Amino acid sequence: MAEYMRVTVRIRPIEPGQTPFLSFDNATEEVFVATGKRIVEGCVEGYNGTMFAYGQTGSGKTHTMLGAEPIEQGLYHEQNRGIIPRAVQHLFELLQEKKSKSAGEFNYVAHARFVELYKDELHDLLGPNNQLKLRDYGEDVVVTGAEERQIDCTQDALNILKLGFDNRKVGGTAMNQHSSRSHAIFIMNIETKETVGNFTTKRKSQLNLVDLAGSEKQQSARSSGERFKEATHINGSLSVLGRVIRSLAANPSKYISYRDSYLTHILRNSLGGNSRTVVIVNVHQNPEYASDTISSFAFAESCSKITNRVKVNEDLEGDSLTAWKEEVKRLKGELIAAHNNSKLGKSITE
Ligand SMILES: Nc1ncnc2c1ncn2[C@@H]1O[C@H](COP(=O)(O)OP(=O)(O)OP(=O)(O)O)[C@@H](O)[C@H]1O
Repeated sequence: MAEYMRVTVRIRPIEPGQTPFLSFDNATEEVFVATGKRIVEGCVEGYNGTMFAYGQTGSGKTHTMLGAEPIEQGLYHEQNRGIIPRAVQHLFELLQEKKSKSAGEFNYVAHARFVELYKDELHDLLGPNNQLKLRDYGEDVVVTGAEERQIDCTQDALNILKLGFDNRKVGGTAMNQHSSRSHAIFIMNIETKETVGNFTTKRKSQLNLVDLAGSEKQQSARSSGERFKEATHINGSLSVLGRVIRSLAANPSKYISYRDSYLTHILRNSLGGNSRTVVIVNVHQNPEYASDTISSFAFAESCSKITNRVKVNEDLEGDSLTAWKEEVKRLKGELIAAHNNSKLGKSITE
């Protein structure tokens, strides 16, 4: 099924506390309800999902994805939570609800990995390995070498997020005291198994929750030394992302060079592939950054033209396939009988 990538724009107030467009306390909840909820609901039904925040440095990506600072506020205080903690909470609520309402037996297992792309290298945010690799398995791209943790409930996920965000590279620039110096990617793999009578359905999905580092102009961020080197890598990977997005928007059937950066390689399925994807474009309200805002809007426009090829990742186990086939045959029989009895007289072929 072809499905457009969805785009939402969030405007940061000039100074935190000013609320000219929306109540900023409610904005994260509004963004989540408008975009993220559907992605998470899809994951429970076996659809891959991705949410990522894009925008210039200091525009509010981490505020949107993680929540208010400090980390404890953003994760553990419901009102201040960002998209990522809201998504994991909603996910576990849905899984629990499905378990309690299932007409048969419903079980799930979820695992998480949390990695960052720092200066063009993939680092594990949950373990010591700084030499992670990407492997292609068909259309899926898997990060190998990263610690994988089982998560049983929202609290487990929040603790893992806390550990990862504590380990993430952050540094001060003239534009942002706590500027992210890496792209952070929280990856959850969800597997469900439901048995009702003779039918067993297994589903699996991947949920990618991404807080990108922001594009940075040296003259505004006044970065030098290590900060400047980091900014060069950040800008480089974001420019590959922009190129991939523009290519997909212009002509998706042409060869797309995902492998030009780890960032686009790891997100390959999310960009034009088998995933429901939402992009939250953060912009600064300050007129000083008008040219960055215009280029972020151009990025948003290209994203909105991209269609992904979304499909449910489902397996019918053992006898289930035979049982489903018999069920389809029986229903077709009923349909034919119903039509034959109706006055329309239309014929149906098996
Ligand atoms: N919607 C908002 N309401 C109130 N404060 C905000 C909002 N968005 C961002 N801020 C504040 O602005 C500052 C910069 O935000 P944040 O760190 O999220 O930006 P960023 O886009 O992630 O930057 P970078 O790319 O440098 O990491 C933070 O102090 C944050 O708390």
